[in-house]
Amino acid sequence: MITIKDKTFVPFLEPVELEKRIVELARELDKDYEGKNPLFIVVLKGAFLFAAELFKHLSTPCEITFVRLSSYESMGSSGRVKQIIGLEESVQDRHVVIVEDIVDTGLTMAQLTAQLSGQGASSVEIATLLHKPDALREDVRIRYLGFKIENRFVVGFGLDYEEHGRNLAGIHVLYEKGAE
Ligand SMILES: O=P(O)(O)OC[C@H]1O[C@H](OP(=O)(O)OP(=O)(O)O)[C@H](O)[C@@H]1O
Ligand SMILES: Nc1nc2[nH]cnc2c(=O)[nH]1
Repeated sequence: MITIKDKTFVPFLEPVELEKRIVELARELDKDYEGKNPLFIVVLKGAFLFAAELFKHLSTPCEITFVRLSSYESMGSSGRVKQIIGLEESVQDRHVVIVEDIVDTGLTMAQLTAQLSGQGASSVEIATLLHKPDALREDVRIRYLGFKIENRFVVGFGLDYEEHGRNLAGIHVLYEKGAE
C-alpha cells in the first residue's frame, strides 16, 4: 500500500506487465504504419511515461509532438477540456496517432479527434494505455488499447492524484474498503 496525500492506493498493474503490453502495442503500430510517416501526438501530462516506453520500442520512421490538455480535477472529470499547450504542426493529409494514458469519460479524446479530423488529417487513431469502458460518455473508438480497467481511480506511470504519484513505476488503484 502507498499513501499519496490523504488517500491510500494499492498495486494494480506491475511495471513488467505494463512494459510487456506496451512492446506488443509498438509492434502493432510498426506493422500498421510502415511507410506512412505517422505523426504521433502525445497528450501531456499523463501520457509522458507511456509515450517514452512506447517510442523506445517503435522502429517505424515517425514524427512525435505534444499537446497539453486538462479535464480531470482531483478525482473526477470537470466536464470541460482545457487546452494548455496547443498543436504547432499541421495535420493536413497526415496519418495521426494520439498517444494517451487513459480514456475515462472520453471527453478529451472526443474533442481532440474531432479537432484533428476537422483540420484535414488523413486518419486519426487513438493509442491509450488504459480505458474505463464503464465511464465512457462519448462515442470514442480506440484502435490501440493497453488495458481495459474497472471504473476506479488509478495513479502512477504518469497518472496523478493532485499532481503527485506520476513517478510511480506501476499503476496503483485507490483503496476502497470492500472493493478489492
Ligand atoms: O476521458 P476523460 O474523462 O477526458 O479523461 C482522460 C484525461 O484525463 C487525464 O488528464 P488530466 O485532465 O488529468 O490532465 P493530466 O494528463 O495533465 O494529468 C488523462 O491524461 C486524459 O487526458
Ligand atoms: N490519475 C487519474 N487521472 C485520470 N483521468 C481520467 N481518469 C483518471 C484516473 O483514473 N486517474
